[in-house]
Amino acid sequence: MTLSHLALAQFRSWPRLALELDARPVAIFGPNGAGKTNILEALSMLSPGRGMRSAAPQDQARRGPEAGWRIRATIDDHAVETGAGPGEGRSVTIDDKPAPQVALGALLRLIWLTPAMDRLWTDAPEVRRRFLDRLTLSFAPGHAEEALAYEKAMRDRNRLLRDEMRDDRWYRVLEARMAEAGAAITRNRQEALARIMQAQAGAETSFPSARLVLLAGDGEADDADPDSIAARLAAMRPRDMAAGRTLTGPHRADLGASWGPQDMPAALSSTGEQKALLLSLILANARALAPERPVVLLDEVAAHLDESRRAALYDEITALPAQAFLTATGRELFAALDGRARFLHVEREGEASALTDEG
Ligand SMILES: Nc1ncnc2c1ncn2[C@@H]1O[C@H](COP(=O)(O)OP(=O)(O)OP(=O)(O)O)[C@@H](O)[C@H]1O
Repeated sequence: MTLSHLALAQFRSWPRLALELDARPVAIFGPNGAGKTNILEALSMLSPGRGMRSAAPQDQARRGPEAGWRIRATIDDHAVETGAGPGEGRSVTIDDKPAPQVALGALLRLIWLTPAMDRLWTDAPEVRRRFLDRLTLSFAPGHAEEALAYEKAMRDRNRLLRDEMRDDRWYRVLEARMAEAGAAITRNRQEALARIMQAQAGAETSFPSARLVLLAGDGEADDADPDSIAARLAAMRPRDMAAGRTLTGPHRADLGASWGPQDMPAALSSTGEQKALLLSLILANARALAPERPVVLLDEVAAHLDESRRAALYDEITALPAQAFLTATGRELFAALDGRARFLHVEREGEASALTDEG
């Protein structure tokens, strides 16, 4: 998969931007608020969902009289377009035909690391679950569809629970749907974690390797067998009815990580170690996806690393069969990438971002 062209119109601080891309890492630098992260966010919209800022489409439109935004990209020989008009949800076209958002997952494998993820290991399980599903989606583009199917069946079952319905048939239909989608979700997640750990083990890297585990979040073993999931859901009906919602299942799962000879839990590690661990996962994810040439977005990663770690990161980035985009406030943070990357200088001109391509 190759992303060869990116164009933005009225996206956040960018009235317009057009970039022809090649295989080199892209190093984007400029002062705070210049619009660097907005470029990465635009790239993240080339995948299903709300992108790396989890933003509502209306907030992504450039403030001003023209309220709609648009992103165009060429991925291999496909023309991809996505955007939202005023008051509208996001739409996607692929080769000028309307397409569901989930179709983007199969066209381009995207992974990202943002400063908001610095607290990932100490944040709520929900935040880690979203991260886990992002990783999983990069390996299994169908994961988004399974998640939607699961959520829909669960919403319907929750309605039955709240209405205190005792009609067995409806429960059985919905629980069978949840069990099937839920088993697929768990399998996809387990496989993604296994592939990432495998990629960590096989690599020469200066970043720590993490032991990753999928946790059920409710003390129960994580289950990938539809029959036993359906049986558990049936047995849980009285408890779920009292709570008014489904209490167990993959929608409550969590991601555990530990590392080093003492098997140190990520949440107990230092800030720098937590960042290095995350970076290690993202790099392993990218290596595991090598045949697909993923796009890797690293927002403000350089600033948090000491010089030797930064040099190691750049060596790994340039060796990856991936298209990488990095941001930093100063060009000096990219000094070790001289001659190995393309440099884009972003500045603010009044209310709009502007770019100088330094080659
Ligand atoms: N919808 C919008 N319309 C216009 N401008 C916007 C919109 N949303 C955000 N911005 C502006 O974009 C700027 C932030 O851009 P971005 O996050 O890309 O900055 P950055 O260069 O990454 O900065 P930093 O180094 O501080 O992270 C802010 O000035 C913000 O006001």
